[in-house]
Amino acid sequence: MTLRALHDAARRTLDPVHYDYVAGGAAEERVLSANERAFDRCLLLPRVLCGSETRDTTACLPGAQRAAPVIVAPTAFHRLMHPDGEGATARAAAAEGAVLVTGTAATTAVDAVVAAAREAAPDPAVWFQLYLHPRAEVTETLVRRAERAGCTALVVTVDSAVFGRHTRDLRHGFTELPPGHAAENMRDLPGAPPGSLTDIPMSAAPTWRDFGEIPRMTALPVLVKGVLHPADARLAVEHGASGVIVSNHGGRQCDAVPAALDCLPAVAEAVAGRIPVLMDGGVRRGSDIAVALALGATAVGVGRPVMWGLAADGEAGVRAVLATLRDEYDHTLALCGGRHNADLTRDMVVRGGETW
Ligand SMILES: Cc1cc2nc3c(=O)[nH]c(=O)nc-3n(C[C@H](O)[C@H](O)[C@H](O)COP(=O)(O)O)c2cc1C
Ligand SMILES: CC(C)CC(=O)C(=O)O
Repeated sequence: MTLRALHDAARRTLDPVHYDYVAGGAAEERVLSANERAFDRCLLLPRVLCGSETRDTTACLPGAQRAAPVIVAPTAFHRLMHPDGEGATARAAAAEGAVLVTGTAATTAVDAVVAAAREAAPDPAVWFQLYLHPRAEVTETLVRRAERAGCTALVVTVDSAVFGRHTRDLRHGFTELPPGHAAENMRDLPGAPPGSLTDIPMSAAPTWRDFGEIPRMTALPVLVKGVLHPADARLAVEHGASGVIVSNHGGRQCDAVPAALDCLPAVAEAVAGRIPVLMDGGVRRGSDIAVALALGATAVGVGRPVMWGLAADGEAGVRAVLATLRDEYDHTLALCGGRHNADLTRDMVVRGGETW
């Protein structure tokens, strides 16, 4: 099934309130649509007579040496999509060799997520996403939990000092998870009730100093997610980040920022190869992956497409999404005369209408 067919199937299957929770963005959803439009505007200028019969599309990422170039971005509450929840996503990602970023707002505890991934592959890469908690000792408890579970990296999301205003959720009055669902990693921690949608506790005034504590407290690599400004990318390197994820949270936080793709080149330039740069937001086809890699990303994340695959067909649906994207990307790389991801370079991306 194509990604579009999986999306349509998910829309038919899901409670419309849950569909809108995933599909929606903040405010007027300007950024939500800008993320996809930014890819639509980008075209590839292939090189010819330089390809190879076989290609290596693996990416070297923190805690995942030979990973698929597409990773599963952290998204909350997978059990809203399918009763198998994060377990199904984890098995699918591991089977496809893709990093899964599970997170604080998962409806399955992190140790069970890693155990599920290990059912599908001997050495899966599961990263754990967290927010800086108002109480540093709670942040540390989550870090230790992820370490014990066997996660291979941490992702600290820094674009959420306040919770985004999701127009569709506000319209539906969707504030509580259905009975039986909870943010399992928060269950025995102080703070919000784990069944509340918007009350995953996050520090309202986190600083780079607070971020810098995390790489100091753990041997795991720590990536920072939600960077758009190149100056912040430099600060991330200075404060011990092992990777930067260029992201506007899928258009769910500030509705006046640029498309994530449009922020990527300046961030990649600022980081200058010192640590990997990833991006997410609006990736919907293999050629989008090629564009992002050409503009400086080591890998891309996908959020909503994975949720649609999960809703449409559980583990098999997520596998279909990841396999389709990887196969389309490999095909595009071949058509662009590339053998490795690094063969895609910035001069090979042009904006529609600007080449003649
Ligand atoms: C339903 C949903 C839940 C999300 N939950 C989280 C989260 O808990 N933590 C986080 O850092 N990002 C979260 N995100 C943002 C994603 O990690 C990612 O940045 C975004 O979905 C990428 O855009 P895409 O959906 O266009 O691929 C969420 C996104 C969606 C759609
Ligand atoms: C529970 C939230 C923290 C999940 C989130 O980041 C989102 O819905 O965008």
